[in-house]
Amino acid sequence: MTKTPVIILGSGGHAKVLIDILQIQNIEITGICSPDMTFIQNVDNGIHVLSSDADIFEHQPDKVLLVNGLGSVKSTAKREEIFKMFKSKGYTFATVVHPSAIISQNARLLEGAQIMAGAIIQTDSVIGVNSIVSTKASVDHDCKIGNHVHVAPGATLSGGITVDDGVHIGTGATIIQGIHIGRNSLVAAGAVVTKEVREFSVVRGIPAKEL
Ligand SMILES: CC(=O)SCCNC(=O)CCNC(=O)[C@H](O)C(C)(C)COP(=O)(O)OP(=O)(O)OC[C@H]1O[C@@H](n2cnc3c(N)ncnc32)[C@H](O)[C@@H]1OP(=O)(O)O
Repeated sequence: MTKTPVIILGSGGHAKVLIDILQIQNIEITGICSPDMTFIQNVDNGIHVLSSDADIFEHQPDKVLLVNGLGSVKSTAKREEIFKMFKSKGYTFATVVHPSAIISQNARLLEGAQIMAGAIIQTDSVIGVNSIVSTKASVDHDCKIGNHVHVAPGATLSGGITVDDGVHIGTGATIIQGIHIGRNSLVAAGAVVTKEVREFSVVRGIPAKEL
């Protein structure tokens, strides 16, 4: 984990969880960007609040790292948009890993990946840029998780799964081995996926069926 100071984008529940991880690891938080002032009550005391993107641009891209604090419950599009905007301005996103996560030495976490408490990433798996593997979720061996993906709390991915960009895998969903999940699709909470998921589709239920 980096010792470079970070700025957190967003101040809702996901940002709070990230603050917790960063503080455990004594990472300096330069500020939290909360354009919507109504969210400020969610922010821990003592963290400097930046109220607009302009405040972030006062910090040189080589002096800070950004942490994407936007969560997602369905679409990951907003997280992707904010990531791409700041990348276009030359900023780099920190990869954040809770100390209780188990990450194989042969797994790869790409820029801005966020691995929450109790998550497990098995050998030869890749977690793409700006993707979240949330609390107690597991990604077994040889999985390829694309960019801007959210694997929500407790989801279980068996071995050899390919998840394309922009997918949301809902809380507690289970995916059997070798499945391909097409880009920008949504797997509903609790679904059990036994067949390929088409891009831009929504699947739910046991076994999961497309809506
Ligand atoms: C740390 C965190 O909190 S991260 C957040 C993680 N959260 C998630 O992963 C949530 C993922 N989202 C879901 O599973 C949602 O329920 C969705 C996206 C599948 C559906 O949401 P919406 O479009 O708002 O649907 P809505 O709640 O109106 O329900 C529509 C119908 O689908 C059913 N339904 C909703 N969710 C599910 C589900 N997961 N599985 C099966 N059926 C479902 C509802 O019962 C309802 O059925 P009805 O029409 O017969 O009454």
